[in-house]
Amino acid sequence: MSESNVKFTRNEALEFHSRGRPGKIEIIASKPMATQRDLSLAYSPGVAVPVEEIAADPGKAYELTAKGNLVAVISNGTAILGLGNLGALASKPVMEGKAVLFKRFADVDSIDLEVDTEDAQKFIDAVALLGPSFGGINLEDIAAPECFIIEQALKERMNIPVFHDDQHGTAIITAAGLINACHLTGRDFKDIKVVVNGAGAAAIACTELIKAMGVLHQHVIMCDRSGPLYPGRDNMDQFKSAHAVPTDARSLAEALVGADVFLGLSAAGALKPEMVKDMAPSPIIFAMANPDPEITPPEAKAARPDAIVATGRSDYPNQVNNVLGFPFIFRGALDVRAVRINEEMKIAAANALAELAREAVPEEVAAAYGGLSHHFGPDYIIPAPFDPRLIEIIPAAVAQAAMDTGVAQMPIRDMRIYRQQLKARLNPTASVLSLAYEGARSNPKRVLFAEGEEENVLRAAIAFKEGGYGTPVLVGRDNVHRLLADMGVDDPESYEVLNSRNSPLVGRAVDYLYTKHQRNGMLRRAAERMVNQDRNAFAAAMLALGEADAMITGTTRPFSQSLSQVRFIIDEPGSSVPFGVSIVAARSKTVLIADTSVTERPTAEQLATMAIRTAAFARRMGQEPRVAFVSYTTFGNPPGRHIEELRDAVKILDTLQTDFEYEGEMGPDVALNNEMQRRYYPFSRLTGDANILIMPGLQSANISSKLLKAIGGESLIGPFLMGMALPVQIAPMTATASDLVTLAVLAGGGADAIGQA
Ligand SMILES: NC(=O)C1=CN([C@@H]2O[C@H](COP(=O)(O)OP(=O)(O)OC[C@H]3O[C@@H](n4cnc5c(N)ncnc54)[C@H](OP(=O)(O)O)[C@@H]3O)[C@@H](O)[C@H]2O)C=CC1
Ligand SMILES: CC(=O)C(=O)O
Ligand SMILES: [Mg+2]
Repeated sequence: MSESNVKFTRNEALEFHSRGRPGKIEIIASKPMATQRDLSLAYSPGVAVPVEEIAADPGKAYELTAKGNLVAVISNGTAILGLGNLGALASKPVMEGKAVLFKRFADVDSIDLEVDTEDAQKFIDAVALLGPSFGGINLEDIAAPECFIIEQALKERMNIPVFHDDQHGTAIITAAGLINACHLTGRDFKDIKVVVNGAGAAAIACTELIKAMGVLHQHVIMCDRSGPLYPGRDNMDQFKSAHAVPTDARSLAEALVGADVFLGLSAAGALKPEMVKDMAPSPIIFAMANPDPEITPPEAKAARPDAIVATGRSDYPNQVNNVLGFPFIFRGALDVRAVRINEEMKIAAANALAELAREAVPEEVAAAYGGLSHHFGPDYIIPAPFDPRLIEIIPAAVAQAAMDTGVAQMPIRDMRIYRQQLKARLNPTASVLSLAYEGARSNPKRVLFAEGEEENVLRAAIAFKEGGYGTPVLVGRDNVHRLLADMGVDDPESYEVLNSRNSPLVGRAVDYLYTKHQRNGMLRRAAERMVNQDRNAFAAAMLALGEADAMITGTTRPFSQSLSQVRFIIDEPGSSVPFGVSIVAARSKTVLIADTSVTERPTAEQLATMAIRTAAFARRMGQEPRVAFVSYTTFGNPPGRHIEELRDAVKILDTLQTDFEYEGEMGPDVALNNEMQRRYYPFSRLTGDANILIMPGLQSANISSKLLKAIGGESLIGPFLMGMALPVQIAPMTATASDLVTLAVLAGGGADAIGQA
């Protein structure tokens, strides 16, 4: 891997893929399978009914099976990224990766299929016969020229969209980036001189699309390993010859003299700085080979500071990568049941992407990517993959183009409603975490890991540092560097360790603590002992003294104990009482629950404050907050105790100018079901299902969130603390290293990104 701001070792990549269930994909049932009746319906005899229906009317497969939302990612491994022909089996990690990106970005269900043949005809037959299973076919990493033959044959034989991602996905994103790079440099497609390096699947498709969009055939010189393609050259197949143009250039270097644009779809390191120097003013350089580009942005910029540079990677500005395309293009195509993905749909996607980059970036995305530019300009010519607007904009543009060109079998009636439905498909939890992680990377902070001798904590600190999320400061004894070395860290000394026995900062920590508590009966000796012996105290004092930006602890003692130790050090008179928020991400909805960790029985004022802060957080996550104060009673029925605080909290909010909906008290069944509210409680002010549940007490909040995780299998994030006097997160004692990294991210730079600080 080349030098960039996301670092990981080979071992980490292997560990990521092997931990838990090997690989990146699993299949879960979308229907209950609990009772005999469920089985009778799902399988024999009930399953016979849909079988007969589909036999009589094949279109019913879209209503009665997963077909309509299922895309196969299919490869034979002949061009795995830029790694070459490594075979079908070796391509599986990439194909699993594409399948999960389909799900993550566009809620398309996807399965990888690796077909073990380089014989185009066998491959075609194998895939064509699988047509009934899927709503679409995404061909991936199949080398040219076979990929052209395979795609064409499958398009003819299958009645579902067949899309070779490396060709058309790449072409769409490249075209979008090029539109914007030309816009910025005052160029017109019809005038630009382009050199394309690579003459394979991606290169030929990109060239064809930009020519269809106005770039002149004679202005494009395409090169393969043997240099420029020109009429009469040896060693050209029909696909290459179609792009041969008369030229005197006999090398990539010669072709690039005076060129406006370099499109690299070839191999790592193919473009040399001296070649870039000969390009036209403000050259446009898209070095898109993966995983390592034809030239790195620092090298390109060093040679030509006036260049606009893009790569296929996420760790440099301007990621021109088909991940921005295939999930959203298939989403749109599947939603209108398009019979194919045509040129108009591709051009609509390219234009929509280009336009999106020119619009103001939403606050949450800008904050998350704070270190990278997010104003339309040379370092931001294309949206970032985590931009939550993509799911709304790109599929809608694709679906509209499909309808306009008559390939949509099931047109969308109301585009406005469709766009809302698209937005709701994104898992807000995944979004908020990606934003927090991106935010930490672009705004890395110094985070104290108070329990720096624990293996789990060290693993988390290593991942935190290697991930570029900030600088871990480990609180521990002299053995910390040795422990790091034992864990295989090459440069343990590069980790900062604070030892409360010999750190020069101890004196300041003692002064701080003694000054703070001397009038509350604390002796200097007691302050010294506390700083020396209690890591939470020492770390929290370091935080209070500004030696770090944030702190994480919690794995070695009970939550309440860690919390009171930290608060003893950092709270000031009048500091608010913090509270814990847990995010429960279910398949159909995501709900925030508070207070899951601090106050056993919050007052009405505390409940109202929790509602306000959690609502602001939800909004930052992209959700319109709807708060329900939850109880075992709904509007007084049945009558009982402990509802006064909830009612008073509602009254407090009534007196404030809040900008979110709230209501209570009500049971969770009513809170999460607006239909029921409208039917039985028409006076309720919530206009949709609640997504924030403020609970009457710690016990109900904590128990219900854990129950959901343990029995319901929902994913539970947190609890994380809001409202601490300084940025501190306290992990549960059961936290894994990866939980700790998330909490460290949420304590540090990630907190700003998601408005949780
Ligand atoms: N950023 C993105 O979204 C995407 C990037 N890519 C990248 O594009 C590259 C090509 O992929 P793909 O088209 O699928 O693969 P193919 O196997 O179909 O094509 C590879 C092409 O690259 C050419 N090539 C390889 N090395 C060099 C070199 N040093 N100089 C000039 N040409 C060279 C080959 O030349 P020859 O014909 O002479 O063998 C061939 O024409 C890969 O690095 C891949 O990662 C691909 C898809 C998407
Ligand atoms: C991104 C991609 O599909 C490739 O490099 O092959
Ligand atoms: Mg690919």
